[in-house]
Amino acid sequence: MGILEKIQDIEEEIKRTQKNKATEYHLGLLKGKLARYRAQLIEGSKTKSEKGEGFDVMKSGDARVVMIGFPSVGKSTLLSKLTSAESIAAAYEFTTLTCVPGKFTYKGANIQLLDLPGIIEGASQGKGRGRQVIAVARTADVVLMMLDATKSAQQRPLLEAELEAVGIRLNQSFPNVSFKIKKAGGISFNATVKLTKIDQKMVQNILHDYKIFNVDIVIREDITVEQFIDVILGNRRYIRCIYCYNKIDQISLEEVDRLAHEPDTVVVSCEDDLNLDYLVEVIWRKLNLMRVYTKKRGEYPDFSDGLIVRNGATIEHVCHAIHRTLADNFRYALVWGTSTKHNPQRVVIVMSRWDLKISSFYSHYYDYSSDNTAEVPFLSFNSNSKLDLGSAWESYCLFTMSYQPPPPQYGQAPPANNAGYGHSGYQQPPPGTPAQNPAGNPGGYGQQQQGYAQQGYAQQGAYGNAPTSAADQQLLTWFKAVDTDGSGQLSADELQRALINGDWSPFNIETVRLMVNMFDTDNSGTINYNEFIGLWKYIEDWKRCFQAFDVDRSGSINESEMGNALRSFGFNVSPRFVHTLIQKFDRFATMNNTGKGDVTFDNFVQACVTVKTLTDSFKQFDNDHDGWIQINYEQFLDLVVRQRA
Ligand SMILES: Nc1nc2c(ncn2[C@@H]2O[C@H](COP(=O)(O)OP(=O)(O)OP(=O)(O)O)[C@@H](O)[C@H]2O)c(=O)[nH]1
Ligand SMILES: [Mg+2]
Repeated sequence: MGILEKIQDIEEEIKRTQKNKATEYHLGLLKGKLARYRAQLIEGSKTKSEKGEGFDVMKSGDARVVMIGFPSVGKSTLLSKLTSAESIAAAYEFTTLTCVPGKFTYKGANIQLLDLPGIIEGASQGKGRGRQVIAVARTADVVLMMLDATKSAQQRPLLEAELEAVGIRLNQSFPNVSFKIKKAGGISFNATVKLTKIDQKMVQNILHDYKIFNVDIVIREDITVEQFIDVILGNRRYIRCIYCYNKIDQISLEEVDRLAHEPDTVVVSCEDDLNLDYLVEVIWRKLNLMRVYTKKRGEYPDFSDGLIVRNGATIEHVCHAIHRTLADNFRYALVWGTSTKHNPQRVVIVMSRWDLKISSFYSHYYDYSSDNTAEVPFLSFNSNSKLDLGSAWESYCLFTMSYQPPPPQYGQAPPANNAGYGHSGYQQPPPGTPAQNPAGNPGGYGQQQQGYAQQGYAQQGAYGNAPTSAADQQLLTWFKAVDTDGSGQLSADELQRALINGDWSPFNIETVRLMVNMFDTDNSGTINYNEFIGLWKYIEDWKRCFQAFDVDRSGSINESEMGNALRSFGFNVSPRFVHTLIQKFDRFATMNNTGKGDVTFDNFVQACVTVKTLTDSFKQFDNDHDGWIQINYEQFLDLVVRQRA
């Protein structure tokens, strides 16, 4: 007896057998046998070279979508509409006899669309060219099930059954069951949930039939017999499916409305070009792809050129998407904005030390020979970590305070000494606030900073105007990227997610709030675009300032650099105070005593702003400028409490 007959026999027996408590074990066994024969049938087709000409189409692009449907539903018509490929469409059945590939691009992803011959009932058992068609369907990332809206509703369950029969599971996920075959020890069975559809005895029966005697099983989901058999066979394909009803130009509006409300369903008319844009969008969503942007240290990512990877891809996949040798030499990646609690998950990876490889791949060259900072940073991922990205496919990184060679004007060390407090010293504060610096009041902290300090942060002209220059345009793009909820206002949290220190740690939230408070001129608690222009300039100024004082280019400010900075701002403070200040603002020192005695960019800003505002308060009492004041208890409290952001 051939396999086909065996299958038929079992199917008939299942149909004949009444479903009740007494027969359920027998039915379970029959289903197990059926699955095994069907598996043999599919595997057999490979050896018997039944593939047929024209079915071996190279996988190309970022993802593959396969159209499956009965004859004359409009598959070839759709292929011609969405891609530049030509597949003959005609009013008779079985127009298409081979596999015709087409390609379209959407959101930067190249998507391959395959047109196949129509399949008929019994395709899974080899009728028509069914088996070859279905073999191609197994390679799909998404199955586009084409249905004729004018035909009976039976088409869909029939097609589903054909695909089911060859181990394709549509819109399902792998059952939550762990199944480990071992050499000895018998069957160990555990279930973490109440099982209502199978029990231990049934599982054992089926396992014996499959001649599996030693296995560890943990079931974490209330599965059916069929799902359990899927686990044993392990060769099921779990593919997402879109049900696409074509020819809606031929049916009533009510009918269109009803179909359109079914899950995973899109209604279209290829002939009248109805709803095809939406179909493409749904395909993109179902493919669950995402774009990842790479960036070089100290540079902004290029948002026009992303890598397309699957959601859930690992860093290794990303490496492969860049260059096949990259993964071998790979050390770590820096990933922006994953695992943050709020946030649509947004990602940028930075290959840090291995940029060299990426750069040469992109035929740029950057000399990293002097860069020794390849320690494992804050956000590091080993090659197995999942990029758990939720549903987002765009990403950003607004600002990194990473090390770039300082601009030439900062090449020389800051002034060794300066007039101390009480003399001319404190008229030269660090970058000022908008209130203090409305119209170019010179607020610089030494000769080096003249340029920007004189401009202030008010930028009256730019406020409210549409961005004109390329730089303004870029700023607006960033603003929108950071404004994750699209409110037109940045909250401190949103801003924090876009700001990264030189050691790749996120900005501390206090510094971010401090800046938001400074620039929130309308007291809304958030930053609108006009306020953002000022804030951005302020950050850039601090960045330049930071780089000027980071003489050893370590990406952080150590004690002696901090002393130099404060002195050149005109704060004549002792090394002892600088030591205390560094201790207070070195986040590692306070966290778990692992501080190296230096501060990152955000903490540097916070430390300097704190010293400056305290000095300003002190000045109000120090009328004779001798560096001494006399204040009472409450004045002291008042002075300190006012510092809080
Ligand atoms: N009314 C209407 N007819 C359509 C539509 N789309 C396709 N057709 C017609 O349906 C017929 C079959 O179209 P094909 O694209 O050849 O169908 P197919 O699914 O590729 O058919 P096979 O290759 O035989 O499997 C053609 O006569 C098309 O003009 C539509 O949206 N509305
Ligand atoms: Mg066709």
